[in-house]
Amino acid sequence: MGRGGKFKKNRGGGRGGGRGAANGDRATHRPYQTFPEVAKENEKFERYYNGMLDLPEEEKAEFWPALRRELPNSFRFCGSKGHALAVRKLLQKRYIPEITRITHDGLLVEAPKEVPWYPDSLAWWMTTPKNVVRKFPPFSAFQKFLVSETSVGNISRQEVVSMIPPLLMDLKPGMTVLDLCAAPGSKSAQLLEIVHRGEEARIRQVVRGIAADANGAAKAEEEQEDEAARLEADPSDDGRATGILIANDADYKRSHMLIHQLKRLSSPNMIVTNHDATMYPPIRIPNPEDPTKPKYLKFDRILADVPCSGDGTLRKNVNLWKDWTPGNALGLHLTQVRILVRALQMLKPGGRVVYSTCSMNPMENESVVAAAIDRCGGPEKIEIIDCSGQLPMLKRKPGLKKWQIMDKSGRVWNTWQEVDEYMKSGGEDGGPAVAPSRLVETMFPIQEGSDCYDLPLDRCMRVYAHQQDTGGFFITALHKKAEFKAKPEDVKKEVAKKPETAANGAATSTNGTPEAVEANGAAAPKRGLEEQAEEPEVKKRRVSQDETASPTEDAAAASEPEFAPVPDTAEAEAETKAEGASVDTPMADADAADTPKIEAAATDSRPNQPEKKKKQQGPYEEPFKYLSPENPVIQNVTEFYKISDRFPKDRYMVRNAMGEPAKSIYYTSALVRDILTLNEGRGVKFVHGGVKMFVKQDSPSADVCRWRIQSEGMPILHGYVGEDRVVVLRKKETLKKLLIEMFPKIANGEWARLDEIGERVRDLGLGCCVLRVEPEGDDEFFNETMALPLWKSFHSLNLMLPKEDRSAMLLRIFNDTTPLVNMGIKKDEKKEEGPVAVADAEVKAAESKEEDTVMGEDNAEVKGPAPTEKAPVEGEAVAAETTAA
Ligand SMILES: C[S@@+](CC[C@H](N)C(=O)[O-])C[C@H]1O[C@@H](n2cnc3c(N)ncnc32)[C@H](O)[C@@H]1O
Repeated sequence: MGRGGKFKKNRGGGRGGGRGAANGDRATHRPYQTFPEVAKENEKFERYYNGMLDLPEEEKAEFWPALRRELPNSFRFCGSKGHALAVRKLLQKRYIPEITRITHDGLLVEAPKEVPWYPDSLAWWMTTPKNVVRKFPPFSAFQKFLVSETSVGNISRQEVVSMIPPLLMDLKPGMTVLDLCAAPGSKSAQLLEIVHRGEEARIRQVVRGIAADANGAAKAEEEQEDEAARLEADPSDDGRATGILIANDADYKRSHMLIHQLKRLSSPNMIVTNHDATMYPPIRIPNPEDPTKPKYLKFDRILADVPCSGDGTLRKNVNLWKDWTPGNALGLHLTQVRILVRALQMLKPGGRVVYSTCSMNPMENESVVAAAIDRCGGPEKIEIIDCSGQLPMLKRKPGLKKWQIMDKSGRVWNTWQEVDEYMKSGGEDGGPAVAPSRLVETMFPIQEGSDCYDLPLDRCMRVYAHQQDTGGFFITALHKKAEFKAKPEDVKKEVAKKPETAANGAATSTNGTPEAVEANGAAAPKRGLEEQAEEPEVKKRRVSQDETASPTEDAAAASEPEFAPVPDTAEAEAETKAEGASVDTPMADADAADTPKIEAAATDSRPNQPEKKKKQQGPYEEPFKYLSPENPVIQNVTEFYKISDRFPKDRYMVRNAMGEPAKSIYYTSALVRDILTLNEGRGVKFVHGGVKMFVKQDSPSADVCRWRIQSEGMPILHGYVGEDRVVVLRKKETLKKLLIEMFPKIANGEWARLDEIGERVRDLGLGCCVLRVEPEGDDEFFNETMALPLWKSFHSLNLMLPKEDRSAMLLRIFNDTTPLVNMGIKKDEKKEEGPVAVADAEVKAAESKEEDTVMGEDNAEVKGPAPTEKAPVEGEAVAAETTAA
């Protein structure tokens, strides 16, 4: 997209859907418009959609200009609701008043607005283009805020339509949820937030109860409006969330993007896997009724946000104007059906699958839904949910009940019979007909006579660009009424051919259209439709990029090669051999529906499947080994931090084959533990699980616990830590000092500089403790309680936070960009360390988080002391974490 058009005047089109006028915008606002280098036209695309989308003429006149306009900037406040609301308040109170004063060429800039249908006003958008916000100096404070909060995971730059699917899942705390095609992870993040909804309040209630029991005081109940915040919403684990999210992606590299995005939410209830969703393996879980019989996880909710041609993202990916061909979607249909069928198989009866794409093409949307329902037993078993009552403010269109299919050559077909007859009748010049490449029957509307003929496909949701100035999107929610046995895939639709056509390869190759030659290879004999349908369904597949990716992710995704996962039959076979089919086949009644091994044979009709086990994609993953509560390290941390008995001791885990704590100790929920343990060696590719809770470092004396609490584990653990290891901070200025100063001195009376916490710190034993921030007063930007790890050495103190967190907190609470200062080095060496340039040990620790998962984290060397607090100066060891590299 061109930068040159920074502030050029809008040349027509207006803002689609009348959003501006409806919201009472001032007429003085300039609708920004940048000017593309790519011509925003494509004959086939325009012909196909003009002919098919059921839009009245006046809407068509809005639809096309909207697709050619630049997309508004949008973002979502994320994390726990309380925290997200606190960060939102900053936007409203600090930045919007500034933005509304910005003018350019005498015109006022349009301030961000809330997305009307997003709950709790946590999603926002603005029409000012990203490059203007980035470059125009009056936006610089707002831009810093966006960058800083995005870097610490409080803001997700997500396209608004991409926020819809998780909101239609009706997900509740305690549920099991699977996101089958999850990278880069913005929808998974939304799901994970719901898995944890209300948890903070529930735990607070339980922890207060524990304290009240200890003091003999009365238990105070918090009033809770949000049902999820009441203990009854998820009571079985003392208020801790018991639900689980499994986020999966078939692409190894992208599964690591996913980890990066989701790790920021510090959830012990999440696992990341790396599988082809069409063959997602059954996940074993405990079977309390009969522990000798295997039991497999069925999900309450599944999101299938499948790979698609992505033509709804034209406004962002302008190259699609030149790259769009009907072939983009043709190659995806079968994979999309397979993913949706697999999702429905793994769902509990009564559960819900949400299927979504950022494509407008019915062959990726309604036809996929209909084909999957047909394969899964029809409307008796699967119902399309009427979501018209949900998100009432969201403008949408009903799903199509009739559509056409455009083949690679641009020819449009109404029914499968038309294709069939064409093949029977021969080519237009009287010669043999050339089969339209890759067309399969399930792409077309289901014909009369089938149970699925009259499915209420109008219950599917289509969102178009002009309706509320967004990208295009398709969403459908499906309800599983009962178990079913899926029909095998039937892609071998025989098309009657003239005998000479089928046999006479040489003749057809000379008579083929250019498109047919391209499809089949110039020298190769032409093949019938049957064979073409059987060829690997997508050799080259566009992975639709999610509009939510961060700039780096955008870049990575944009440069990525086309992606074509191969159903991993061999893997399933290997697993069968390893475990014995009889053992591993889920419950008798769950039959083929639950077993990708069987399913693989049924669906994968492609020739030349490799016999040998496919080489595992991606590097070796370290195993997940749980520690016994009797492990001396677990006993040591429990004793040192006086961790309450109410905090479970049987969920600590390390990532090395020895199963011994070497560098880091992770914590997971009970269900995550059971899954990681029971599925070890079964070929399930787990690539991430657990929150880093303790990190080993050198300690100043033998009495001091060498395991400090890691910042991401702090929110989970702090409520259970004994008061001996807690320092309470109430004053804003004290926190500011601790954020700006790294390693402030406390020896020789210097503790007194630390104001209200000085004496407490002086008397505190060495090692790690919890800094509990309980703001006093009514400062609107300093009112959130938090818990941060603090390390006390002989001579100094240090907040153990990554640099981004320190800087983001300084900006958020104090609107301050003061560079950090390292107080731990000699006076004449002391220098200011810009918030972005600090290379201290805890920063490295934070950065090493990424490498840990990839490298096998416990193999990393542990060295001390940390490079920044120079040992000769301080004579004490601190923050000894080194990078895993
Ligand atoms: C539309 S993107 C998903 C966006 C994601 N849900 C989000 O909100 O951030 C589709 C994803 O599916 C993945 N994918 C493609 N084929 C797949 C398959 N057969 N199984 C699982 N994932 C697949 C791609 O790697 C890509 O990350």
